[in-house]
Amino acid sequence: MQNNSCGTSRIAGCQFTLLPMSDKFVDIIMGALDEVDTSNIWKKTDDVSTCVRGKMEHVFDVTQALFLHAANTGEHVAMSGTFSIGCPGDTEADAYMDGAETPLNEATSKQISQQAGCKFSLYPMGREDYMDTIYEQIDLSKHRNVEVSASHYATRLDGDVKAIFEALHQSFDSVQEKVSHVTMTFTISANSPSNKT
Ligand SMILES: Cc1ncc(C[n+]2csc(CCO)c2C)c(N)n1
Repeated sequence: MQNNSCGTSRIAGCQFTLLPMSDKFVDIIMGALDEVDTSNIWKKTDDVSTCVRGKMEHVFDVTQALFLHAANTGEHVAMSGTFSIGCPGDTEADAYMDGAETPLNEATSKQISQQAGCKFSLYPMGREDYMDTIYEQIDLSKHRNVEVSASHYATRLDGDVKAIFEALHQSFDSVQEKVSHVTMTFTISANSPSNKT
């Protein structure tokens, strides 16, 4: 079996798209990508999405900060993406696996208070007992300062953006401790003019 470990931590990543429902979408996307400190992760942006790769805590810190910056414009903004860890072959960004654990955007993100709704789905790969792992995480997310509700093919989390990302991070982290290859999809939306139903 291939060894996907780099030192003590494994490379994680997230491929995501920011979707500002605004004619200022270019400024909102590029402004967020400019303002957020991405110096401790590998990053590539194209016409469809942005991919960040590196230590798990930095991947979550940067993804959360980008959404917060975009939503802080007051516009209706959504973000959709996939987190992944243990993907066979994902060993390229070794340079980004060294260095400090402290997330670089924590202080700035702390200053932004923003409510949002999110739907997420966990995919523990290659495991017959995958449903047990998923149900365990749904139960745990009920203790994480977010409102949790069932949704088809996903679990819905409502609350402060930082509490939502913390719940996503904790779910993903505890599954990857037991399962080598894990992916997690999510869509988060803030400032929507629609009512939650
Ligand atoms: C996070 C993120 N990265 C890339 C895109 C793709 N994209 C769509 S419009 C635009 C700005 C002008 O080119 C870019 C980069 C996205 N939506 N969100």
